[in-house]
Amino acid sequence: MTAELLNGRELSDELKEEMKHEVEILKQQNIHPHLTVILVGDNPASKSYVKGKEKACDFTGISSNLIELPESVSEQELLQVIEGQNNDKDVHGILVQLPLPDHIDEQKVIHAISPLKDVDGFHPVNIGKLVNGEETFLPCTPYGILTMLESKNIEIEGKRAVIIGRSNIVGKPMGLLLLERNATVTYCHSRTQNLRELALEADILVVAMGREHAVDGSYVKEGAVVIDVGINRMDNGKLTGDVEFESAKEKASYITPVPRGVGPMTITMLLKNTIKAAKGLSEK
Ligand SMILES: Nc1nc2c(c(=O)[nH]1)N[C@@H](CN(C=O)c1ccc(C(=O)N[C@@H](CCC(=O)O)C(=O)O)cc1)CN2
Repeated sequence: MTAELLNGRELSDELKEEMKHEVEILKQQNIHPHLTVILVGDNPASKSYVKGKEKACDFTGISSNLIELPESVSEQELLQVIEGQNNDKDVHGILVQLPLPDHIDEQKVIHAISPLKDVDGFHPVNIGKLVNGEETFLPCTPYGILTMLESKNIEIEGKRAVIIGRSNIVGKPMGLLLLERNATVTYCHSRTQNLRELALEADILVVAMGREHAVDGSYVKEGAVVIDVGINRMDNGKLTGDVEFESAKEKASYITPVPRGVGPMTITMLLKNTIKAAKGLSEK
C-alpha cells in the first residue's frame, strides 16, 4: 500500500478562503474579529510562527496586533500586559507564543488569559470543558488534526488511536478529542515500554515526540492513518518530522507530510477560534 497524502497546506488554503467570506459577513454586522499575539524574546522559530499567524490573519480580514516583549521581561510585566488585553473590549483573542523563557511560569501566564479570549484553548477552564465534552476553544494543533481526518471522512468511532507524546498542547488534548469521538485511545510517552508493539495496534497513529524520525514503517500497521506532528530542522537546514516518511508511507493508508502537514493547520484553526471568540463576545 502507498499512502494518500493528508496535505495540510491545501486544506488550510481552502478553509482560509471560507473564513475570509465569514469575516466579511461578520464585519457587515459590525463584528471585527481581532487577535493579539504576544511574543517574548527572539526565538527564531517562534518569530516565524508569529509572522505566519499575522499573515493568515491579514489574508482572512482578521485584524491583529503583535506585542513584542524582550527576553528579560518579568513575569509580572507580562501578566500586566495580558490583563490590559483582557480588559480591551476590541480584542477577541489573546495568544502568548510558547515556549516562554525559563524565568516565566508558563502555567501562570496561561491562567492569566481570560478563558473567553483563550483562542489557544490552553486555559484550565477550557481544558476542563474539553474533558467534559462541552463546547469550547479546541487547542489548535489537535483541532487541525481532527479537521484533516474529517476532511477525508476517516472513521474514528471504534478505532484504536495511539498517541505518542503527552504534551499539554498536543498529545493530551488529541487523545481527549479522539475519545470524545469514541476511539479507543492509548497514550505513549518516553517511559512507555514496548512502544513499537503498541504503535502497531493503531488504526490512527499520532506521533508528537519531538525527535527526528523516531518512528519508521516498522511501527505502522498496514492501512493505518499516520499523523506526524514533529517539526525538526536537519543539519542540511531542511525540515523533517518525527516519522521516517518513506518507510511509513508504504504501510499507511493516509499520512501527513512535514512540512505542509499538521503545521499549517495549527495556524488555520487559530483563525477559526478567533472568529468563534468574536462571535461569542459580541453576543454578550
Ligand atoms: N501559543 C502557542 N504556542 C505554540 C503553538 C501553539 O499552538 N500555540 N504551537 C507550536 C508552534 N506553532 C504555532 O504556534 C506552529 C508550528 C508550525 C507551524 C507550521 O506551519 N509549520 C510549517 C513549517 C514552518 C517552517 O518552515 O518552519 C509546516 O509544518 O509546514 C505553524 C505553527 C509551538 N508553540
